[in-house]
Amino acid sequence: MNAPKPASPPVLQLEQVVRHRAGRPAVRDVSLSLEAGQVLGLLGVNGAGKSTTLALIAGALRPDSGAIRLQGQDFLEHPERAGRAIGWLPEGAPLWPELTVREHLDAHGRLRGLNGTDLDRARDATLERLELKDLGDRLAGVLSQGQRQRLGLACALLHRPALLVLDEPANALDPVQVVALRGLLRELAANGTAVILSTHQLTEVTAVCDRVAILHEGTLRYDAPLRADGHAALEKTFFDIAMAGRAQAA
Ligand SMILES: Nc1ncnc2c1ncn2[C@@H]1O[C@H](COP(=O)(O)OP(=O)(O)OP(=O)(O)O)[C@@H](O)[C@H]1O
Repeated sequence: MNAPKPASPPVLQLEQVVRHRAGRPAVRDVSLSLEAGQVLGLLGVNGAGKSTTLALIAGALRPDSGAIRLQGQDFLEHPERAGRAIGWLPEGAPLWPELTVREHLDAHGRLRGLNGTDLDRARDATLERLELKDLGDRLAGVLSQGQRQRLGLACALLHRPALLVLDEPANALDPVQVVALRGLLRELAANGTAVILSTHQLTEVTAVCDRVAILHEGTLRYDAPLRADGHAALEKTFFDIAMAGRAQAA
């Protein structure tokens, strides 16, 4: 008789994560977990702690307390593994203006352990998938905002990470590219990639996410599957949380 296979750990687990910024709590006691193939939309008003949470997950900031596990391992102790398993698109898609599009992908690939024909294949497939092939030799410094955003996305997903961490991925994209991005995220999720995306666009969440988390004043106020009644229900939940905070402050 075959022994039952041990269940794999979640792709991402946050346990009671706390992080202060400028002496104030930006993220307080946040716990959540994400399985392979799930797409989680992270919502919250300005300053709620979304970007800080994503930077903690991506390993760019260290938590003051609590644990962050990637595929079951605390990645503070495994920074090289975290880099290979995570793709991160930070807010505003920071790029090197003096490098071309192709050079960006090569640099990101090498930093994540790709080289030789593996890197060539990954780079060419990503240029094609993100419709950047014709821009391969162009300097990042002269790209349009939407092209910059697409290059940032390409750098994040080039090495096929298990977890994709995206801060406002649809920023500056035209409506055609927004639809293409939705298709890309659904395709990645269907192939087992876990995705966490922060956005102010509730329509993006209802279009691509299967779960929603809402942060408010650094705490996680809501974490649930997207309901069948979609947009209207999400809008009500979001405003209830945002306005309750304002009523208390008034
Ligand atoms: N570099 C920083 N130094 C000091 N405080 C910061 C820094 N970045 C963010 N904060 C503070 O941390 C808190 C959370 O900010 P964060 O950027 O994570 O929120 P957010 O939900 O991403 O906001 P937005 O929707 O406006 O991008 C805010 O109070 C913010 O002022």
